[in-house]
This record gives sequence, structure tokens and C-alpha cells, in this order.
Amino acid sequence: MGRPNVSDAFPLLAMFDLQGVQREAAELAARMDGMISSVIERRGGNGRKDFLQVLLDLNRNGGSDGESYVTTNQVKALLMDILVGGTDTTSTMLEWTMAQLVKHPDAMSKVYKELNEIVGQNDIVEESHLPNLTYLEAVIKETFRIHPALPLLVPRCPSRTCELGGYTIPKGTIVYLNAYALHTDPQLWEDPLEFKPDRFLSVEDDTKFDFQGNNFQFLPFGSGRRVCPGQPLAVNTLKYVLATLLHSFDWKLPAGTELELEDKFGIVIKKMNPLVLVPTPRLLNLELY
Ligand code: HEM
Repeated sequence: MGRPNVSDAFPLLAMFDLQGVQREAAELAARMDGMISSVIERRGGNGRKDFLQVLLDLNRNGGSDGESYVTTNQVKALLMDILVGGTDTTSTMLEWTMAQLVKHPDAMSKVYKELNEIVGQNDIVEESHLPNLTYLEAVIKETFRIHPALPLLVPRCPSRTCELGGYTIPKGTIVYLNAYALHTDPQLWEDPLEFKPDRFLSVEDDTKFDFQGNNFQFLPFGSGRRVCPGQPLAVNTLKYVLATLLHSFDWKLPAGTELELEDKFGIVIKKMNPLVLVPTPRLLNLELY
């Protein structure tokens, strides 16, 4: 799954399902539905208060207002959204960020310096450190700029004919928005293909390039009403996992190997070859591991 489907670009071909994507998707959806149903059945009412339990309580008892009720199918759809939307994207971005840091030792040293200052080598990374890791955040933004996980975002389809930038877009047209082209447009970015995290630190207004899609120059999570609903979770997870991996270990390529940054075309743009790195502990107190 996750590969491009020719029927998305040529809807007339959809009925033929030339690549078998629709059939495969239906089979996978049925398997995932089975998996999620069994998780829900096994959960019962064991008092754990996590996201699933909140949804199940709403499903079984309704909200405190007696109205905010969710159906079992809605619970399943939400879990499916998190699994499908949140796993490949986050792990892919983690891999790209580590690859860019290994490729750019200057940036890597600055991340280590920041971690030493903010966290310290006698401590482990806590959620409270994350807002102060500003250089790491710039590294993440620069990686998102050069490697947006979903370079064409989610396709749009206007429900009525509209005018946009002097073009008429007929009702029902499938519109793709090329975020990668915006992220690497030489009219918008200086040295667009160079990895330069500092560009995000030198802007005076730090909300100029936030992750929320308010600036059409930078759309790693899309924009508007289809903007990624998992954005805050994704950014915090990425920051926390990266900070912990980098703070705890030095990372080197295995001897005799070279790093390449080739990508593989798909709905989520992944590295062509998986990144392989060798970790060496760097914390002063081994009990922290
Ligand atoms: C680094 C991680 C992630 C990246 C780069 C990413 C990126 C995106 C992008 C670009 C879109 C399309 C937005 C648009 O077209 O305007 C999207 C949609 C979506 N994302 Fe994410 N996402 C990430 C993590 C997550 C997580 C953790 C979740 C769930 C917990 C999630 C759930 C979704 C869903 C459900 C949609 C579809 C929204 C809709 O069509 O209305 N994503 N994501």
C-alpha cells in the first residue's frame, strides 16, 4: 500500500482498478478492522485511562453532557486514522532527520551542544526540555522542507466550480498541491536544495514558519480544513524521540559504508535504502540507560 494509484489521476479508469489497489485496500481494511475489533474486545473495562479508554467510555456511556456519543465504527475509524496517518509518516521523518544530521556534522555538533546545555550529560530528556530545543526544531523544519513526507498533500476536489489565481477549476476536478515545489522554489528560498537549519532561526517572527500551514511557503502538514490533525502529536513525538536518541548516543555510519539521500516515490516519500547507523553511548552515567 501507499503506492500511487493511476486511477487517482484518471478517474475514468477507476472502475478497472488496473493496479489492483482498490482490491488490495479492501483486503487490508478488512484485516485492520479485525485487528482493531480484537483490541477493543480485549480491552474490557480495566480502568486504564488512555486514548482508547476515553473513546470507549464515550461509546458506552456518552459524554458528561449526555450527548457527545461516539459509535463503535467512529472509534474504529479514529484508531485506523492514527495507525495509517501516524506511523509511516513519523518513522520516515525520523529517518530523514537522522540521515541529514549524519550528512551534516556541523549541524549534528550544534544539536549535541544544545542537548548538553539544555539537558546535560547527567540527565535524560524530559518533555519539559522540548520547548527549549530550538536548534533541534530548526533541524526538523529544514528536514521537513527538503523531504516533505506527503509532497502532494491530500488531493482536493472542489464541490463547485471556482476561480483560483486566474484559472477556472471545474467542480469535481482532482487538484494536487505540490508542497515540495513550494519548499524548494528558488524565488522563495535561498539555496533551496542546501540543508541550512539556521534559515529558520534567522527569521524575526518565529510564527512565520510554524507547522500549522499559515504560510503557503512551508506546508509540511498541509493547510486549511484538511490540515494534518496529528501535527502537534507528530512534532512532539519526533522531537522527543530524536532528542533522546541523539542525547543518549553518538551515531556513525558502519565502517566502509557511504550515506546517500535517494528517495523512493510513493504517497509517503521514504528513503530508497534504509538508514543503518551504529550507536555509541555518550551519557556519563550508565545507569541512565
Ligand atoms: C511526521 C508526521 C506526519 C506528517 C509529516 C504528516 C503529514 C500530513 C499531511 C501533509 C497531510 C495532508 C494535509 C493536507 O492535505 O492539507 C496529513 C493528513 C492527515 N494526517 Fe498527518 N502527518 C503526520 C503525522 C500524523 C499523525 C501522528 C496522525 C494521527 C495521530 C496523522 C493523521 C492524519 C490524518 C487523519 C490526515 C487526513 C486529514 C484529512 O484528510 O482531513 N498524521 N498528514
